[in-house]
Amino acid sequence: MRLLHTMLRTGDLQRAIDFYTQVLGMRLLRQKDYPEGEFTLAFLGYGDESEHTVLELTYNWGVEHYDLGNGYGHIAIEVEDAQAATARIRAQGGKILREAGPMNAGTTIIAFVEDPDGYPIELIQAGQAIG
Ligand SMILES: C[C@@H](O)C(=O)SC[C@H](NC(=O)CC[C@H](N)C(=O)O)C(=O)NCC(=O)O
Ligand code: NI
Repeated sequence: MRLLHTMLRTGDLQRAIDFYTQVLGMRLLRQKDYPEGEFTLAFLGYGDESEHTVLELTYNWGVEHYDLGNGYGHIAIEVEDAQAATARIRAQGGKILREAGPMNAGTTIIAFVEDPDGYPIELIQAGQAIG
């Protein structure tokens, strides 16, 4: 078995696709409309689904907002330099939730940004022992 994808519901599919491709550097792998269900799925990631765990965006036609609740935590993305990544994302108009620095009660350098639907995304600096 392997982890295939994480699914997030979005209120604006193109806005979300633009964020994950233009700001976070993912590639749009495939997209499909399901007229009978009145929804569209888009899969994005850093490599083909045959070898990479990817993000599935679900757009329910006409649904613009979701209550994210208090159970969602984050999706984590590896970056070379968390400080540089947050500076670039901010320059592109992205919202930084938490500046780069050691994690709570630990040493791993992390940062948090917010996607257009309000989902927190964690940036973890590469080359560190997680701790
Ligand atoms: C392709 C595979 O990765 C899927 O996740 S399709 C699962 C399917 N999704 C939907 O129906 C999306 C629209 C739906 N209104 C939603 O917001 O989830 C599905 O079966 N979803 C769960 C379900 O029980 O319907
Ligand atoms: Ni799915």
